[in-house]
Amino acid sequence: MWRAYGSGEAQVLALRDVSVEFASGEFTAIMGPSGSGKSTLMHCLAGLDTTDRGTVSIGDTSLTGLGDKALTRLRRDKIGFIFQQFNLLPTLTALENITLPASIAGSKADPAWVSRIIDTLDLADRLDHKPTELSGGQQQRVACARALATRPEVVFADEPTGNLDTRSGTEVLKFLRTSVDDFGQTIVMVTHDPNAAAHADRVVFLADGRIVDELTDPTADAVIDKMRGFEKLALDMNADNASGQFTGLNHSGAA
Ligand SMILES: Nc1ncnc2c1ncn2[C@@H]1O[C@H](COP(=O)(O)OP(=O)(O)OP(=O)(O)O)[C@@H](O)[C@H]1O
Repeated sequence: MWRAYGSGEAQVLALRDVSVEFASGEFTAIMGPSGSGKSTLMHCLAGLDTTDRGTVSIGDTSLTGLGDKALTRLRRDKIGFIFQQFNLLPTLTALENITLPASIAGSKADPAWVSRIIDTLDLADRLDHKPTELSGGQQQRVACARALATRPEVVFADEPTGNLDTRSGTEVLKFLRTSVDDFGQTIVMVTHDPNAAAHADRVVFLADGRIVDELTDPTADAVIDKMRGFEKLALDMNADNASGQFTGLNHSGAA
């Protein structure tokens, strides 16, 4: 798939010929230097943004060419989201936040399933609390429960531990791991954190809008090694671009 922002000289190619699959029941992390296209890729995969060229499918369902209404329905029925900022509704209790997507969809979340998730996340004694009465870690656990409550085909997590201390972050990552191992959930997570990526089954690395590498069964050290290589590559490319521009200026100056 391809995705560009802007046009002419200011055009940024955020995704260049990216082709990637995420296996069902697997936990994949997407990593890459800042500006490498991680958020763009996730937004295109989740139907929050559209590609310029190429197709996106979830299972047998193609997202490409769907109108806004159909995309909204598809996101509601097939996708769970976990955001860095939790994005809970402040006026609702934890339990109402968890069951909201199902009630918007006009169905009731399966009570046995919801209570199993709530128990796994150790939220049973927090269900009547509003988000402001919960710690950051508790709020993100509520957001995890909300994402899983409708049994989505895939959960997209955008920096889910970015706002949490190490301990709360680890709890969230362990839950994501459990949801893959015990519930067969499919998860795609964007992260900057090699320790977070090490909880995944697979890490896909983006640099400059392209998929440049991947690791299976990653360790944090192996992820750090790969990232160092891409950051050095990005620095070298910037240095090349800068010297190219300089030459260009000299030319126009001479003309
Ligand atoms: N709405 C937009 N308009 C113009 N350019 C954009 C827009 N969104 C992203 N870009 C550009 O596209 C490229 C990829 O951005 P993207 O946010 O996907 O990267 P990222 O890897 O998620 O970065 P970060 O780790 O800093 O969040 C960047 O060069 C960015 O400046």
